[in-house]
Amino acid sequence: MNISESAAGPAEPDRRRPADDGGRGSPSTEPAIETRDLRMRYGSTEVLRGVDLRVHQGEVVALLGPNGAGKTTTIEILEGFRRRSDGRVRVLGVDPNDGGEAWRARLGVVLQSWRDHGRWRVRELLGHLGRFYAPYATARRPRPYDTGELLELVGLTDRADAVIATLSGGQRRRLDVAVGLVGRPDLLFLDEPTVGFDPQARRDFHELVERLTGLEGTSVLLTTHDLEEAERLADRIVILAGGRIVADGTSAELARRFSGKSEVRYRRDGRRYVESAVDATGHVRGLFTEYGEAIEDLEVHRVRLEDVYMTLVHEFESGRRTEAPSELTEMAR
Ligand SMILES: Nc1ncnc2c1ncn2[C@@H]1O[C@H](COP(=O)(O)OP(=O)(O)OP(=O)(O)O)[C@@H](O)[C@H]1O
Repeated sequence: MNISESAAGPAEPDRRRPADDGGRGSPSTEPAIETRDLRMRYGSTEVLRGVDLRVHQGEVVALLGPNGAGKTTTIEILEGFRRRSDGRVRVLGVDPNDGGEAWRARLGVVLQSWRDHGRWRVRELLGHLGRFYAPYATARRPRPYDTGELLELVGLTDRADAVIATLSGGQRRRLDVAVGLVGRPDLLFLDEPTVGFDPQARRDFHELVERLTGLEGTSVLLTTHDLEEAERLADRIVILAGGRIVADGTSAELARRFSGKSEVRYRRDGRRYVESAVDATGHVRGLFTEYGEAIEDLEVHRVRLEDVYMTLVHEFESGRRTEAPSELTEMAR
């Protein structure tokens, strides 16, 4: 079946949601995704070298990493599209190698590109794909989504009767997202969901993801190269490099754990100063105590996710680092 499906979720720091089903059923502590020592070899090349990943129910996790790090491979293994070489994997409580239709019906997938069914009309395609999910409806999760509601949700109501081949790139991507959502998934995989979106479409998509996770309690694993998107959408960020997870936490946690320092810039007596400080507030207080009004143009910069990411990835790619810094890999529990 060539279905692409999607969704996503909110993003404030440290907002680890309780392990429940979004308040519409019996609470459960089972993670949506759990891997232990996941390994994948293509021939003699080991792409994944012991990945331990956990995604809680209702959580949005962004999987970051340089090109070729194994993000798509990981997602394909979790979706059951690819068999792993080794390790333990549970997705919605099931080993993806054994997942049947009922299990698959609970997953939504939005792939990187999806170009089939060009002659179909938008509404027709969603209605057609939705029928697959009907037998798997529950009281808590009516399946499939009502087509009109879904079109509204992704902003395609105006194009409902358009032939798919005539959609713009951004509209096409919205359709990808709708296809990913049509079965009202418990768990949504989004592989670079906003590539090709203009800024408005990107903002709409982020709001959609936040609504979905807020209203439906959908768990989301997304890959992206857009660090701002990861910060905006994800409860937690996981960085894959060198075949392992090298960092795991909220963007604020990663920045704090990685560096723990802020940069304090100011001007005094016509000269510019740049100083780094663990306790930026105390440092600034000290400056004012000592120099008072002579301090001008004061700026405090915290280390950003981008700084952590670029430094880590560069270290792995240049071979200067082969092991993850332990302070960045505490798994969120
Ligand atoms: N079917 C395959 N056979 C052999 N090697 C493969 C296969 N699929 C992927 N690879 C290799 O495995 C590595 C990881 O690829 P993967 O697509 O999972 O990375 P990625 O992190 O998703 O990259 P990108 O950010 O570019 O999408 C790459 O070196 C890739 O060339």
